[in-house]
Amino acid sequence: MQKTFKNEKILFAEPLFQCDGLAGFTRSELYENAIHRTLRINQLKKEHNWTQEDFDIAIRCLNYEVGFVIHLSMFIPAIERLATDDQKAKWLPLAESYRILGTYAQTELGHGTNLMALETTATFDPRTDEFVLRTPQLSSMKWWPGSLGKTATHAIVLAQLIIGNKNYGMNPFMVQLRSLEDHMPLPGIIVGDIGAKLGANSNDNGFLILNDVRIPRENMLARNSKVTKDGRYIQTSTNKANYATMVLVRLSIIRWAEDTIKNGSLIAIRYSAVRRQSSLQAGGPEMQVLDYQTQQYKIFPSLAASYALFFTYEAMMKEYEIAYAQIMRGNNQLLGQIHGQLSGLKAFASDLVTYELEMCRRSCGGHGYLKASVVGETLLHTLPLVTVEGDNTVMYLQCARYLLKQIAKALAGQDVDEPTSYLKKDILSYTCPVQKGEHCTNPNYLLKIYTQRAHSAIASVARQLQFDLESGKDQSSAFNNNLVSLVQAAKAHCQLCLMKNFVESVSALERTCSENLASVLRQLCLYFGLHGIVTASGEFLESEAIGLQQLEWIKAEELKSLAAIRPNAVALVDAFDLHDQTVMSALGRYDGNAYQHLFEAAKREPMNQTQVPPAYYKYLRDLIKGQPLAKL
Ligand SMILES: CCCCCCCC/C=C\CCCCCCC/C=C/C(=O)SCCNC(=O)CCNC(=O)[C@H](O)C(C)(C)COP(=O)(O)OP(=O)(O)OC[C@H]1O[C@@H](n2cnc3c(N)ncnc32)[C@H](O)[C@@H]1OP(=O)(O)O
Ligand SMILES: Cc1cc2nc3c(=O)[nH]c(=O)nc-3n(C[C@H](O)[C@H](O)[C@H](O)COP(=O)(O)OP(=O)(O)OC[C@H]3O[C@@H](n4cnc5c(N)ncnc54)[C@H](O)[C@@H]3O)c2cc1C
Repeated sequence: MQKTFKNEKILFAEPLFQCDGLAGFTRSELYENAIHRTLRINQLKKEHNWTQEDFDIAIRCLNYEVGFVIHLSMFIPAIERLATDDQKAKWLPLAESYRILGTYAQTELGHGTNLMALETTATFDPRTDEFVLRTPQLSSMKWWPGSLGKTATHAIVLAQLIIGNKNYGMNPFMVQLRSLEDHMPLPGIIVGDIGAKLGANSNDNGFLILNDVRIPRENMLARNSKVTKDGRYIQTSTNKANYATMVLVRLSIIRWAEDTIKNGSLIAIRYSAVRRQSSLQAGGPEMQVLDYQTQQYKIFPSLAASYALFFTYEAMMKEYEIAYAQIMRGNNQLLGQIHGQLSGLKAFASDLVTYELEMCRRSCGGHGYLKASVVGETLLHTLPLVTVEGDNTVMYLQCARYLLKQIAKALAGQDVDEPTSYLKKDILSYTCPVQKGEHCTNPNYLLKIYTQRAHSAIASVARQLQFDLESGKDQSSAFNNNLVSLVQAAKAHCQLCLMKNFVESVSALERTCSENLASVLRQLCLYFGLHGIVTASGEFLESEAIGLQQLEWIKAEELKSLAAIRPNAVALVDAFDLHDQTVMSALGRYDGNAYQHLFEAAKREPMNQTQVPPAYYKYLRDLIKGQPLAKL
């Protein structure tokens, strides 16, 4: 799955990267540890001539529990995408050498989704050839940007550009926040950390108030638009291009989701293989809980999702690279496609893994509630993915907006993008491919069912919107009246994408891998398809892609698939080739000694470093001895 990290031994030989000790760290300790880790990985990269890919894999091996995540995953990419060549020549070397530390400051206390309503302003002052940056009111302050709280010396601030009395919309501005001499905030800058979060507390997400902060005109990142010395606004590309960084991060989030669900399914499956509990025959030996059909039903979806997301990330990375290369040459033809695809898939991937991670946690029984199992921590660390880079509902709606455009083109007989080529088909020409039970064992037949369901969902909401408009509703009311169906259509398209990528990737692999491996992957792909239909059976029935007879066959085949996957389940998670220090879980160690590792973790618990707790002397001793308690 993930390229085996040949440098794993080097990385995990150092205590800094051994994860057992993180439990009990304070926020400041987590924060410092994260910075220390990234800088040490940088040193290892130089010492061992690692590539950038090695660096990225090292970060992933540490589950992104490192510092400078926004600097590396947003600040630098934003300079690469939004700056002119001269600006890149100035800022990139400083950023890449950590001489400046950056953040991407877009979200405000009052607005995160609605970028058009961002309140921060950058007003051009022709007298001094500067922009004056201001967060005019409480709700305007930047709020959430990673590394903003205590680390960033610079921010790419997204602000409404004002020239004279005209607003030219959101544009990017490079703003220095702190002195490079003593790290103190510069005049007009009020900055700090927004406080503890549910997880990811090594990251100093911060707030930023800008009180008439002046920056030179050349600090507006001007690849897509610029302001001349005499105050003229010149747009050289669509202002959507200023959204480019978010598209890249949405792609990265699909891989982040893949990484976390691999951890979760590995822990759940390895633990379920060693955990014995109860027996089916009275007096018989206790069973591996992995042999219970219900346990398989709970955790095999996360196993299948791990592979499905791996194949989808690989496919979308190729799609993104093609689109990005064109966009950077000024050809925005694929911008709408890549935005629509990645908006929806980021939402679908993060929804899928947060749901399946909780199922993995539940499948570990009581021990799933211990931090030492790590599944719960992984879930807390993953939860933000349904919000960052665009709240999932909003992202599905962006995807749906793209799909509506595509189906309109299809119905008008115009060309459509490759990912939506199925919309060219006559919706009435579909016939159910599953005419007998064994057809349910063919992923290609299932793919046709997914295709019809997605096409039907998109066509149905498009018709309803048209009906609402023709019956006199205005555009926004008609839209709001159909948001739930629009989200449903986007999800249907995304689930089709995952299934299509899974089927196509396995058939490509079949040409080169052993038949044994091919049959295991085919089985997992089949299960992924069957399970997806069963969990959304209402939508599949509604689309008439299947009837009740087909659903009955599919449900039966899904349960058969569980038994077929069982013999290979542990091997399929071992194939992730994840180091114990990456998984970090006492329940998911390669050696299977879950109880020993749980007990070792308990012994490391700070409270166990003394036998008698301080509370004994304060409260318990007198209580136990029947002495009257002093006034508390
Ligand atoms: C140390 C480790 C690092 C090492 C690297 C390791 C690899 C990194 C791994 C993982 C990194 C992941 C890091 C995760 C951390 C993330 C931290 C969080 C960051 C953030 O959250 S940044 C802020 C994100 N905010 C948003 O996403 C805002 C969401 N809102 C919007 O995008 C927009 O408001 C909107 C799309 C909802 C609405 O846009 P708008 O107001 O313009 O109105 P519309 O009419 O809908 O759209 C107009 C037009 O624009 C097109 N459009 C919109 N968005 C885009 C886009 N992004 N790209 C292209 N085009 C876009 C839209 O389709 C419309 O076009 P048409 O008019 O239809 O043609
Ligand atoms: C851990 C973390 C790290 C972050 N890091 C950064 C960062 O580095 N830089 C940065 O700029 N931002 C960052 N953010 C902010 C993040 O981008 C926003 O939180 C996100 O875009 C969602 O916007 P919001 O918080 O305003 O939610 P809202 O948009 O207010 O969402 C609230 C509810 O309203 C609904 N809603 C909103 N608009 C619509 C609509 N048009 N149609 C239907 N429903 C709607 C949403 O679905 C949601 O249910 C971070 C956030 C988190 C949690």
